[in-house]
Amino acid sequence: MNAVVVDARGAAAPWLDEIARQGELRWRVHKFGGSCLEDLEGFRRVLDILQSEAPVRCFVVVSAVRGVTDALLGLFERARAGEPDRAGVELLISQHTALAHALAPDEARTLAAGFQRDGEELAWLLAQVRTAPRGGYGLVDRIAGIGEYWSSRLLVAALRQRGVEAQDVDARELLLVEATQRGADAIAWDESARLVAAASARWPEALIVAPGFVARSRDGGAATLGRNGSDLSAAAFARLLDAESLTVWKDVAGVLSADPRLIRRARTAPELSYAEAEELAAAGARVLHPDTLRPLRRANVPVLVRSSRDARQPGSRIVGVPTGCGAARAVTLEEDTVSVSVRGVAGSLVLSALERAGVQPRALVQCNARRSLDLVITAADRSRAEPAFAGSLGPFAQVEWRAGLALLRAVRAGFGGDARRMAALYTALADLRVPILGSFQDSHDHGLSVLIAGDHAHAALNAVHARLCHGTAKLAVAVVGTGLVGGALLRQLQQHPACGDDLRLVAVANSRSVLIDAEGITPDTATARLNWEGKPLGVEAAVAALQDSDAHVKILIDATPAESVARRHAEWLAAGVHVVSANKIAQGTSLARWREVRSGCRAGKTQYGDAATVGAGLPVLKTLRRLQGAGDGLLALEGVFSGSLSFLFNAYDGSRPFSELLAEARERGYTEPDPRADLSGGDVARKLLILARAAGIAIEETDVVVQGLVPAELTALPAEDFFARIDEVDAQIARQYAEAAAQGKVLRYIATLDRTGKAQVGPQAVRRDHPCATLSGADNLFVLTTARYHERPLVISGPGAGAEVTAQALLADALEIATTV
Ligand SMILES: Nc1ncnc2c1ncn2[C@@H]1O[C@H](COP(=O)(O)OP(=O)(O)O)[C@@H](O)[C@H]1O
Ligand SMILES: N[C@@H](CC(=O)OP(=O)(O)O)C(=O)O
Repeated sequence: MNAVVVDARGAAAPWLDEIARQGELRWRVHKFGGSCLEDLEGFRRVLDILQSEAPVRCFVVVSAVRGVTDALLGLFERARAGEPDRAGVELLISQHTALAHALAPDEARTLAAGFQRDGEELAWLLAQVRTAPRGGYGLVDRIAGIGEYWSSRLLVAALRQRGVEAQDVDARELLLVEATQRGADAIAWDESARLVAAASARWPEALIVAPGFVARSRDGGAATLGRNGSDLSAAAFARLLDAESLTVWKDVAGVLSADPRLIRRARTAPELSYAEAEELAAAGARVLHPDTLRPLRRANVPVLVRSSRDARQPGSRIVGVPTGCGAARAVTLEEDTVSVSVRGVAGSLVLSALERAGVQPRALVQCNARRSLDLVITAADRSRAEPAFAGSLGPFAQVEWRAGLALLRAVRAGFGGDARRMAALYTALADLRVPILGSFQDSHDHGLSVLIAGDHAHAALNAVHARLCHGTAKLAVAVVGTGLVGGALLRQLQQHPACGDDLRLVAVANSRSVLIDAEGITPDTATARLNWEGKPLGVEAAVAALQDSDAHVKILIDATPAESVARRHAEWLAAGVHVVSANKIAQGTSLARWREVRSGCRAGKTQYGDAATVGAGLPVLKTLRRLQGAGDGLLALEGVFSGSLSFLFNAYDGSRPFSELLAEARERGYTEPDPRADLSGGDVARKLLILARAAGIAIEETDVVVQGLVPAELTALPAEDFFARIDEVDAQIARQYAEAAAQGKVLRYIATLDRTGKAQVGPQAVRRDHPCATLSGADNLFVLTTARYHERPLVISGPGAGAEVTAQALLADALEIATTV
């Protein structure tokens, strides 16, 4: 089959036909940079990758071993300064010779002899530097490119050692450049294409290895493609070979959402457009040479950026039109920049002065009508820009400099036209109180830069990255209720390692307002933001935010005691939102409601996390269900199910009024917001109902005999009126306590259930050695007698109240749901 080949520029391209004729298989070009070839292990990883690529037609471009180009340029500089460094040359020779012995013992001697010969030539070249015209600038390319030749020879020998047919080619015989031009514009495409086609035809079966970075200038002299130019070499070869793909192998998992040296949790962008990747490279993200993509873009050669350290990862794919979620692809930071504002002269005058001085603005905004231009340049360029302005702007120009700045850029196509994303960027900075000193949209709208003070730069990058660069979260969470338990939950969420990445808080609500942020709310800031940004939308808005989220699992966490929230649980469950609840109303009131929750779960294929409703997360419900599941039936259940009542009766000895202890229990977060829910026995009754139903004993609310501690005439009073008459409670407890003490007993608030459904809760006088009498603090006790735990019951005991333990039960339930669905 002969492919129809169209030149990227639309013109007839006979050299592409020639390549197509060479067979059906298209070339795959791979580039390994110094970051992959850092040492012996690095070479071995590269060899493994290439071996697994065979038999696909493979053209490999390599850089110098890490640090070698820097070392060569250092030798050049020292030679220019009249300090020849023979030892430096020897060091490079021995470094490469050692690699040759380890990688290709059969060819090591030949390789070593070659390095020695080149080393002599290098020493000779260095000796020419001082006397060469223009300080030896013609020589620098010959010197700087030596590392690439050496690593390509090493790689070919090592491949052959492993039995792979490999052939090195000299890139200076293939890649021609125009000395007057730079980057991709310098490449003489047609001439280079003919040379490449001939070379690839010559070794149809071999894996070809070429040194990157080096080229030949049209006038015959040695040339290089600029620092980190091997990426460009590889792009040029991929274009010239009409390759199927170019894979650029790095020491990172792909194009990351930020420089990993600054953001530890940077994540791989699965897909980017050519333009976005170009914008990133131009903004200083070192991952790709800025000119790499231009030759490939119009030819539509996909570029893969992958890690040689973990070749199982797919890495990043750079294509024409990426798909994927709405996060920004990446954020970059250019530090050590200065801003300059020029007023009163035409912008074109300023820009041509800069061009003459060889200074490229990093960002600019021009207003022709006001004859003003604001731009950002690197601090290093200021020393050239300042005299250039002085010499050419005339007496009316007002030039204002500001130093010590940083340019923070968010990259994504259409960013500047997306108010929601821009607002997210500005809010992240506002939350940190970082003033924005300037804002610059790139002319093709692939990014937005903001200028900030340099000392805020890293914190700002972190915050903006956290807000803008997350992909699809696995788990979206809405927290309803920001009281004691909700507040503790937010703190625990903040500390959880998945927070912000796999776990995203998309809504927070309390009884007054709702805060929604699809990009994710930082839990630390949630309550403050809820207070000043929240809207009185009702809890439905939080559910809608969950439903709108692209997360795989959506969970609403109810940390309220509210009937109005519990009423909706079943409906949300049926609509596909999992519910995790500390709220006992949905399962602990009428049986009909409990059944609705069950059918909601079935209809929506969702789960209901209720560990926090009984024993503040002690593994009681879970144990009951496990026993049930294994065919063990509950015969009887007894215990202290209320943390607050446990605390009150454990502490009460008649010396202090009961109400004083009640105030302390409230302060410790043990009681329900209205303590009558505890004192009335209603809360314990709900727990008993939840437990009974979980054990398959379908009893109604009315089946539980409840004896409360609140005199009947106080139950319906408003809270303040109740507290005003609290001494009536004190008197009643003192009386009951005295009666028990007279029999040598103590008072405890105890719940009991038997298998026939007989259920009661209330104060009981028990002997001092009764298990319920030996509890301390706010501990709960659950004594389960079952068919199999018959002789001796199963006992579960531990703290049964408190915001921290209740919150952790909520979080643990949510995480468990996220891992099981
Ligand atoms: N957004 C980013 N994504 C990935 N890597 C980045 C990014 N920004 C900076 N880098 C840095 O770029 C390095 C890879 O580039 P470089 O060392 O020049 O590779 P090579 O030598 O293979 O050409 C990574 O180690 C990483 O530290
Ligand atoms: N070795 C050259 C060319 C290059 O591209 O290297 P790397 O692929 O390691 O960035 C340099 O250091 O500039």
